[in-house]
Amino acid sequence: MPPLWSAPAADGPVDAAVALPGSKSMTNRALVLATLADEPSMIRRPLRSRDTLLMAGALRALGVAVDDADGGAWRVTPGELRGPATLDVGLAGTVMRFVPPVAALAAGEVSFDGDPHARKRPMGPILAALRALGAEVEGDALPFTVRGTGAVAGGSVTIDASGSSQFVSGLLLAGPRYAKGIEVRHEGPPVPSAAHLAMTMRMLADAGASAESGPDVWRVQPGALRGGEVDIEPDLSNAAPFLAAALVTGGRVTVRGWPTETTQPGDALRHLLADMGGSASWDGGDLTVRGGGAIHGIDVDLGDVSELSCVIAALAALADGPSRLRGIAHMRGHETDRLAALTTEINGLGGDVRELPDGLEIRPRPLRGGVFHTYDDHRMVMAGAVLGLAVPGVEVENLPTVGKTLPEFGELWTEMLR
Ligand SMILES: O=C(O)C1=C[C@@H](OP(=O)(O)O)[C@@H](O)[C@H](O)C1
Ligand SMILES: C=C(OP(=O)(O)O)C(=O)O
Repeated sequence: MPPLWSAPAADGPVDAAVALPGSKSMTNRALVLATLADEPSMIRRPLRSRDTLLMAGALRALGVAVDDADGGAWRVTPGELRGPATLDVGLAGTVMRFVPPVAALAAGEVSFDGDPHARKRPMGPILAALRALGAEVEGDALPFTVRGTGAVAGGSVTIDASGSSQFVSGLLLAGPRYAKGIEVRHEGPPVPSAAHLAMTMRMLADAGASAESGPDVWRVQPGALRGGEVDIEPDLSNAAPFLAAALVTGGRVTVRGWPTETTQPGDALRHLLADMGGSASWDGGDLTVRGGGAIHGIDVDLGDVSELSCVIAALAALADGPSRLRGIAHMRGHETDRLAALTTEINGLGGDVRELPDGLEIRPRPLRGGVFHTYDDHRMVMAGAVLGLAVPGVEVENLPTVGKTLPEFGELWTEMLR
């Protein structure tokens, strides 16, 4: 295990500008769509992190060329999809949920496995859906095997996607290549992550697919996908800890290249951080958040933007009043059980966090230093770093695990505080 990382305490208001690498969710969707396209693609400014390298590796193993191009771009040249292949999904939800529907289109056997905790992440609904759509799949969780015949009938399928929106996104992304296309209907408690579902629909449409949705139903017609140029936006969920630093220190942080219009959940930071006492201004290119001196508690449903919850929970623990973070029961199936992890680790520093059936209740208390365990979860590292700004002596476990989506986090954080 790497040594503990002493999260730096801020010695005054931060005043910094940060340029963040590309979005994990956009990069991995772009790689999948490029794999299924009729012509080569150039993916500009992709994220290169553990999750996206695992995605590129899995697609290469199925017969696709993903090559480095000028300026850090990825050139994707689709090829005949084929097994046999043995794929490592790591702990990446996007790889474990987006690749099996592609593997079902390959001729040959494709086996999937990942990190120990990946075996605990929910997979049942998407694997059952693939079976219902005509694919042969053995197993209901990692490790599992998809035995492709080179084609999938497709059609209509009903699933409970309350455990992860990625069940829906994974099926939709491969849908254009299924003989009958795909219709996914959801039945059950609400599907989380509306923002990521919108991203799936938008990127499918941008690639030339005919895709439409209604309440709890999504449809993609069969048809060709085009390749070409795809620009990846900066990862706005990874902006969360940096912008949060403005609130914690009463300072000012700018994130470069904030998109005009985006489907990324991180865009919600503008109003979330304003509701917590900051102010956000966008100059048409960069987003700046200023801290107002105090952090306010918040009562909010984060179900549509749950990637932000770990950092929002850290801020809430430093606020001037209590918070309730709701609508995030599905985070128990993320990289770790995040509701349990946040409760244990913030309380371990002297905090008062209580798990609710669908979220967290956080009552701020004076915190003290100590070890902040991170459970192989990049967003727990980010939460620990935010707490450490205000609480001297926070020792964050396993900093490199942040490389799941932001390998340069440590350097960017140090740079921000310089
Ligand atoms: O489709 C995506 O790119 C993602 C969807 C969300 O998954 P859940 O709906 O499982 O939360 C999100 O939390 C994850 O980080 C990325
Ligand atoms: C839940 C997350 O990741 P994954 O794509 O592995 O589900 C996340 O990044 O917060």
